[in-house]
Formats: sequence, structure tokens, C-alpha cells
Amino acid sequence: MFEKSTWIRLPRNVVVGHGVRESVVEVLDDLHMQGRPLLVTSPTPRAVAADPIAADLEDRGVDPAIVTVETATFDAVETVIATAEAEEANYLVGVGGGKAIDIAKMASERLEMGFLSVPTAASHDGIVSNRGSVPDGNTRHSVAAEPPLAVVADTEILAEAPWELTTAGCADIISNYTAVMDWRLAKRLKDVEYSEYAAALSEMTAEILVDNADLIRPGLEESAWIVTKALMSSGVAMSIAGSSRPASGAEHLFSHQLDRLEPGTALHGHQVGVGSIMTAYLHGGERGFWQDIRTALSSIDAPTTAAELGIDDETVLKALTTCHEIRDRYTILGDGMNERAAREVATKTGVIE
Ligand SMILES: NC(=O)C1=CN([C@@H]2O[C@H](COP(=O)(O)OP(=O)(O)OC[C@H]3O[C@@H](n4cnc5c(N)ncnc54)[C@H](OP(=O)(O)O)[C@@H]3O)[C@@H](O)[C@H]2O)C=CC1
Ligand SMILES: O=C(CO)COP(=O)(O)O
Ligand SMILES: [Zn+2]
Repeated sequence: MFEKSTWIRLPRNVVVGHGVRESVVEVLDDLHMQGRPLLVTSPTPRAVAADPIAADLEDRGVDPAIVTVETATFDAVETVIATAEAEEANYLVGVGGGKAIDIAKMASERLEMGFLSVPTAASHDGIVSNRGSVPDGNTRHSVAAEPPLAVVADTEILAEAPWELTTAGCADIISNYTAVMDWRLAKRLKDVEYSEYAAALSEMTAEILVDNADLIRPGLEESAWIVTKALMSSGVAMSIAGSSRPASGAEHLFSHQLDRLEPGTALHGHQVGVGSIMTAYLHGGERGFWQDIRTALSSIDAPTTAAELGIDDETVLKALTTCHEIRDRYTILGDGMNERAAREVATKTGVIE
């Protein structure tokens, strides 16, 4: 008897475009979300978007509360939960980069409340995903969490964000190539759960982004549009898969380990991009695919070396040789690289000198 079942959780409304920040109230109405919102944000996104959204809401007769979080920690999630309870909030609105949106996701899961995702940076593909990434002890990767009921992505705000945030988002997408290679390898070697639809969507998303690399330039609203759509498509792939597998392989393990060794030094997307160059090399040896990844990253101004990440060579080697321990996810790293092999891949790909 066929007993498999699947439950794909996706946002109901996705609104992307110029000035759509002002549509938050309409989106709430459309979802029949009533009562008091708690805006969950971080310092810069608060000034850029959360305060103006709060003012819009007040003008429309809604009385929002607001909480600002500084770091992606479980303490921050607890602060949001306590604030939501104290302020008698009925739903959450995450306004910011990956940190604010993930904290809102995790808190909404615990509070059993809906939430809206309002990205202020096209820097990561968690904008629509059903994953939340808040470090907990040794766990740094994402876990299942509440997906947003709706996304409101204002391309005017996203285009004005610092260019490196957009290049980080592009690199997070380009890394889908190696994530899917790792996923297929794990399917073949370990028979892990695999979705061809999610894998194809993830690869196609990277393909479209790379094909449009010429259009992705600083300050252009069209660029913000292209990158944001790609980030959402990648998030949908994760939701279809019910895991981050389509968008996270060994290159993400490398990045998560860098977050432990050198917290706050480089952006998530930039780290996974550099990781992807090296894991593409491991998948394809000298045959050239890793050069394609590196070229794609350079074409959108994303870092391709440890020096450009601001991370020293020894830390890169330490991350490469230990990151397979981060989670139970089979990748091209297998049961780990030794130092000589790590030095070879990092040197051959030009990541370290
Ligand atoms: N859940 C998921 O599926 C996924 C989650 N992630 C997670 O997302 C995080 C990475 O996201 P990322 O956005 O890079 O991290 P942050 O949210 O930390 O944002 C990066 C920086 O950008 C600033 N910022 C955000 N918006 C603006 C703006 N409009 N103008 C100026 N500055 C701005 C932030 O300011 P400030 O310091 O004031 O906040 C912060 O300094 C990681 O924790 C990663 O693990 C990544 C991919 C998928
Ligand atoms: O960053 C992600 C996808 O881009 C989420 O992946 P993780 O599950 O490795 O945190
Ligand atoms: Zn990522």
C-alpha cells in the first residue's frame, strides 16, 4: 500500500514591487488578520522600513507594537515571545534581513501565530521558506519553522540597501548548484529523501539568475526584482522539499562553521558562495565547473577568496576540515577532509594563497 504523504506550506500572498510597503494593510485585510501586530525588526531595518510601516498602520487605525532584536539568538526569540505576550499581539511582522525574519519565524512557530515577511535586503533565501536559522548551542543550521502567511517585498527598499547585501543574495542562489549536486550524491549513496521537482526548481533558479547577471547592477530596481524573485523561488524549493536540501549542501556547512569560528565577519551568502567554488571543485575536479561558479560570483561582485571575505587562510582550512560534523547531512565532504586535501582544494581554486 502507498502510505507516503506530503504537506507543503507556502505563503498565500506574495507581493513584490515598487512601493508595496504601503500595501501591508491590504495584505493583512486580505488574510483576515485582525488585531494588534508586533513588528519584529533589527536596528537598520527599523529605520528603513519598520518605523514607516508602523506609521502607515497607525494611519489606517491599526495599533502596532515593535520590538528590535540585535542578534540571531534564542534569547532574542524569547524576547520577542515575551513582548508579544506583554503587548497582547495577535500576529507578527518580520521586517529586516535574514536575522529579523528568522527570529519572527521561530517566535511565530512557538506562539502559534501567523506572521508576515517584509524583507529589507535581498540577501538570503529564507524570505519565504519554512525554515528558521537561529544558532542554538552547536546547532547553526536551519530547522523547520512557521512559513510566512504573506511576503511583502518592496523593490524600492531592496534596491536602496547596500549592494553587498544583494550580491550575498545572488551568491546564496548560485550555491544552489552545489547544494543540488550534494543532494543527488546523498540520494545515490545514502538513499536520502529526494524531490526531483525541488531540485529542478532550485537549479533552474540559479540558472535564471546567472543568465541575467548582466542586469544585476547596484541601485537598479530591476536587479532587486530579479534577485528577490530568485530568492523566493529558492525558498519555495525548500518548502516543497520539506528541508533546506535544495539550497544547502557542503558549501553551507562551510559557512555555518565560519559563523562559529569567525562570527559576524562576512555575510552568509558570501561565505556560501566561496564554499560553493570549493565544493564544485570536489565534485568536478579540474574539469571546469568550479570556474563557472567563480565566474558567476565575480560577475555580480561577490567575493571569491578568503581575503575578500576578510577571513584568514587557516580559518578556512579549519572550517573545511571540521564542518562535516555540523549536522547529519551527507555531502561531497563525506566523513571529512584532511588538512592536506583541504589545503589543496582551497589553493587550486584560488580561495587561499
Ligand atoms: N531560514 C532560511 O531558510 C534561511 C536563513 N538564512 C539566515 O539568514 C541570515 C543571513 O541573512 P542576512 O540578511 O545576511 O543577515 P542580517 O539580517 O544580519 O542582515 C545583514 C546586515 O544587513 C543589514 N541590513 C538589512 N537590511 C538593510 C537595509 N535595507 N539597509 C541597510 N542595512 C540593512 C542588517 O542590519 P542590522 O545589523 O541593523 O540588522 C545587518 O547588519 C543567516 O543567519 C542565515 O543563516 C539564510 C538563508 C536561508
Ligand atoms: O541558508 C539556507 C539555504 O540557503 C538554509 O540552509 P541551512 O539549513 O543549512 O541553514
Ligand atoms: Zn543560504
